[in-house]
Amino acid sequence: MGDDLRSVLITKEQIDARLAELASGIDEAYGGRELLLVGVLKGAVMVMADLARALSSPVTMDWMAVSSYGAGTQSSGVVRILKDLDTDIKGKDVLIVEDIIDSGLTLSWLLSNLGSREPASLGVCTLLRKPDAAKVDIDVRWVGFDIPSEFVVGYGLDYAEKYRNLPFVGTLAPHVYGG
Ligand SMILES: O=P(O)(O)OC[C@H]1O[C@H](OP(=O)(O)OP(=O)(O)O)[C@H](O)[C@@H]1O
Ligand SMILES: Nc1nc2[nH]cnc2c(=O)[nH]1
Repeated sequence: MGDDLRSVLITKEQIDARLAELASGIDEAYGGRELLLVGVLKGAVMVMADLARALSSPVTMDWMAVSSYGAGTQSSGVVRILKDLDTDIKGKDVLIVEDIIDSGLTLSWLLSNLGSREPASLGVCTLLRKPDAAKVDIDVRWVGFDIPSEFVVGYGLDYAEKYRNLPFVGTLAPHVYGG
């Protein structure tokens, strides 16, 4: 596992199985309508790739890049758009695909920003959520796993841009971030 990781929280097999469940729920909910998946870079790259391939619904994909974390482990609360969508989402069924909802500040900002563009519907699918860390109350229909309020890495999630390529979600050893 390497010295920087403390433990594996969610295995690749657990992620695969849960994404398959979420995908079949999403397919059923949208009843074969076309879905625009909006992936939130960079963390959601792995979820987006695996969820999109598990879905039977016809999908298109677009990407937004926002950042509120920088190189640290605490949300700054200030969301910046680094890359906007290429697509006009007006009248489309849009599903935001996220790797993690922590404080909820990023998602809350995204919902209001994308909601103002008049999509036909706006849903959210996230692999991970930290219920105890929520600073805003957001009703999210598709959640992979609720996890404790610990900083996690892997499966798209980074610490200072590292560990995104781990196939599982793990916790970081405190010495890595000065704990
Ligand atoms: O609920 P919040 O406290 O707002 O945190 C969630 C956000 O934090 C992460 O992005 P980050 O800003 O780390 O960018 P990255 O995906 O490029 O690593 C993650 O991908 C979410 O978008
Ligand atoms: N890597 C990583 N990014 C995050 N962004 C918000 N919460 C987290 C977390 O626990 N880990």
